[in-house]
Amino acid sequence: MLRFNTRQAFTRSSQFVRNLATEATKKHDVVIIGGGPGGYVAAIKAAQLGFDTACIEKRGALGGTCLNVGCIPSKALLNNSHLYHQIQHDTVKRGIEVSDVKLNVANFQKAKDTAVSQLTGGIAMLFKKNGVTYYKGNGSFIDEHHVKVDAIEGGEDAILKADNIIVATGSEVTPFPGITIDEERIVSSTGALSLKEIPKKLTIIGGGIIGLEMGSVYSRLGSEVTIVEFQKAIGASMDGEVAKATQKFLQKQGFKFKLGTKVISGERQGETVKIEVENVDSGAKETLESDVLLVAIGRRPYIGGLNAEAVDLEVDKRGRLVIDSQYRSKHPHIRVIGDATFGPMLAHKAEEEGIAAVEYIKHGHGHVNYGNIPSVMYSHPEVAWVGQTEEQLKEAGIAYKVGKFPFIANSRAKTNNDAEGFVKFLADAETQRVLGVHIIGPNAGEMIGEAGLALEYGASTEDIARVCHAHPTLSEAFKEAALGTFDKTINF
Ligand SMILES: Cc1cc2nc3c(=O)[nH]c(=O)nc-3n(C[C@H](O)[C@H](O)[C@H](O)COP(=O)(O)OP(=O)(O)OC[C@H]3O[C@@H](n4cnc5c(N)ncnc54)[C@H](O)[C@@H]3O)c2cc1C
Ligand SMILES: NC(=O)c1ccc[n+]([C@@H]2O[C@H](COP(=O)([O-])OP(=O)(O)OC[C@H]3O[C@@H](n4cnc5c(N)ncnc54)[C@H](O)[C@@H]3O)[C@@H](O)[C@H]2O)c1
Repeated sequence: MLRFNTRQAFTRSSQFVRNLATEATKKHDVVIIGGGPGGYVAAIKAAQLGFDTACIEKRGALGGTCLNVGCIPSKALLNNSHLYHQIQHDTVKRGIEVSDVKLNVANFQKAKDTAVSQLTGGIAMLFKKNGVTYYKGNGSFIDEHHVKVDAIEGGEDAILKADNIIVATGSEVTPFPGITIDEERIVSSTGALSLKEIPKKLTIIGGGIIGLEMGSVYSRLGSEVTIVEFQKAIGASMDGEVAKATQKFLQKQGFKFKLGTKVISGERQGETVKIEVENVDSGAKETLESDVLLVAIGRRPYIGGLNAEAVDLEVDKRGRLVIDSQYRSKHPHIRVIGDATFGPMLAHKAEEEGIAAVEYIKHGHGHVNYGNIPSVMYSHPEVAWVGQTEEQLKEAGIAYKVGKFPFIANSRAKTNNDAEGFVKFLADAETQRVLGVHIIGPNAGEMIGEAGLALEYGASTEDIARVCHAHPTLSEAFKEAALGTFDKTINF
């Protein structure tokens, strides 16, 4: 826990008086620190609910990690690398012959940058439309009701007085002890999004979502990708069967996996990186050589520059700001949302919390169903899941039934010549209530929305199987998998 001592208190309060003498204090009902998916959505909602709202962002662009160096640029690279790979390897059998296919890395990156700037610019417009005041600078606590803005280019220093404060400062890359990231040869996800050349060999520490998505991008562009993962399975929180199937299709695409392997060191030597690894069971050591090493072992909450000590905000062992079920810190008017606090580090989770936190302020109640937060890995095929895994159900001692349907038996997937994967339902053995849905398949990320609705409304698998799904669509596989939990499937 961070503590605030009396000497610091005196220094800060005298500095505050000096600041007040030079800068007019601006009053707002709600001040939000951080303009990522959590912060910007909270700001728009607060303004829509009639609050005088301000949002402070120090990056120089709105949208946070997600829009600037996360979800959006990675998905632009994933989409366009898939297209490139498809043109090279998948069009001939469809009767489309394309010759002289070339990758222009600079323009490939430019397409990604255009997507990012259009979307971040869009948020600035939404702020204007909804009347949110945007402060460009670092926001730090002076005391429980005052926040200082230290301007960046294009902004102005300010002191803000707020009735309510929402901290949405996000997360940062978890460093690997002893490995120095230079964002050139040894990169974090941020550097991996902007490589100027396609590495011949790319080694990735961490077989989680970032490792597998960025590995997919570069594997399609010609890199030899090796994943070094400490655990014996990839995919972090995926259902075990799905993780294994994911590993298989990635292997087919050329990925190499070193599971149950720990990294001992990683060092740049000129234009190569030497990585020493050790098998966790056998202790056998090996040195890998790579053009680029990506460190992707997770992210940790970020509160640098916030001066959280000034208001004595509690931080847990994993660096997360401690809150109650209404997102309140120990000071009820200071709330925390998104990556900076508990829960999965996902943009849509941060957004939901942004809305709920503001609704708590306005109405005294809000709602996020933490049992119904979807995850999507944007590989090809995509992997998407929501609700509980088989491992979680077994651990909880809940009796369940499995219904599965492969895309190879789905007419649309076959027609599209894109039929890898399956839909898997887990349903309560007695009531057929949907407990979890796990999909590997084309557009799984879109299809998982239907599973979310089913979970939210407490649907049974029979409810789903009795809904008429259009033909020919991939969603028929979803319906059939639901049917498979309590009856025979029709098409397989
Ligand atoms: C490569 C990558 C790909 C990802 N892909 C996905 C995906 O496909 N789907 C998904 O759901 N999630 C994805 N994520 C995770 C997602 O980006 C985060 O979960 C999400 O951005 C969290 O939102 P947030 O608002 O809590 O924080 P952030 O987006 O991190 O935003 C916090 C903002 O606060 C600002 N800030 C911090 N401190 C201060 C301060 N003191 N003053 C002013 N401003 C401050 C920061 O500059 C930052 O812009 C990805 C992440 C990465 C790294
Ligand atoms: N599509 C998406 O929704 C998406 C995409 C990218 C990132 N994200 C989010 O960003 C966050 C960070 O992603 P990430 O992939 O870095 O984290 P992650 O938690 O998904 O995966 C990290 C992986 O690294 C492994 N690992 C940890 N320490 C290791 C070590 N010393 N040696 C070898 N392996 C080690 C872990 O076992 C785990 O498999 C996640 O919370 C994720 O949800 C989401």
